[in-house]
Amino acid sequence: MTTVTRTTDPHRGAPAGEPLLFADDLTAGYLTGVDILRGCSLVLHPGELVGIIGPNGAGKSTLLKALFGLVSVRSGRVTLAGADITNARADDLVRRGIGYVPQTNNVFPSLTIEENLQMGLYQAPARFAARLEVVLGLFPELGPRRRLRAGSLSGGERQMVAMARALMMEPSVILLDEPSAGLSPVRQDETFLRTRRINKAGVSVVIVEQNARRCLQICDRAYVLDQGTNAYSGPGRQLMHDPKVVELYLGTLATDVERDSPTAHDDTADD
Ligand SMILES: Nc1ncnc2c1ncn2[C@@H]1O[C@H](COP(=O)(O)OP(=O)(O)OP(=O)(O)O)[C@@H](O)[C@H]1O
Repeated sequence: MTTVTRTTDPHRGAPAGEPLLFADDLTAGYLTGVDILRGCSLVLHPGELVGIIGPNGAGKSTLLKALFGLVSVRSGRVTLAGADITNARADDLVRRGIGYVPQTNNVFPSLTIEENLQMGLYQAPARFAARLEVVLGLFPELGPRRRLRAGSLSGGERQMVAMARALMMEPSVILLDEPSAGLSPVRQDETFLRTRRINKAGVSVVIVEQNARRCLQICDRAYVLDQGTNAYSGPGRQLMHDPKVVELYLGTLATDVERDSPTAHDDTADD
């Protein structure tokens, strides 16, 4: 078994060079005097798929919101390609190339799929036709259904629309908050495969997941958060087999992966 040393070094196992996105030692929270993130760091390099896992309440979604300016960063810094974007407004971040897909309420239910996708490109409507073609290439299931109202779709389909909308602006980075939440196992698998497909299309991805097992299978590297701080980090498959990580955060899941999943060691299993 590979042993992963407990570390707070966010660069551990990361490629060389300047990160695309860098969250450096963030403190952040919702209520005055209550810090949810307590010195939390993350790096995302171009082309990477990076996962964030950890127990309930660890601050995973809060970290994503801090990256997207939705929760106020009290100390520390977020940079995108070296430029400081700490506490920048969401519309500015979208313009700079960051897409964010919240866990819930992530579509306009009264609008059609196509109108939802238009909303994703409201800052650059002239590019709609070209981007629609690209995005429907990634989500071919949506094409024939584009005139349906998003509110009439299943949870998995709505998740697809939410991802597609975030991709309309051609982001370099997409932040996904628990995209598999509430979906059946089959739909969850589809969501993970779709995430890989988006990443392979050239979009760098940060994904927060409750389904730690599947997340570690698909990501290049992952961060285990605990109580608002970095507990472990490293390549996904190393973390999956680290005895400490298994004991503290994955329970018996790592052995379940070995037993249950024929794709556990197949990097190309999604396409
Ligand atoms: N809008 C909010 N206002 C105040 N506290 C919040 C808010 N959202 C989250 N919290 C608190 O922040 C802490 C971390 O929540 P967060 O959702 O980031 O955790 P998580 O790791 O994503 O957990 P889960 O996997 O259960 O979603 C929790 O104690 C939660 O109660």
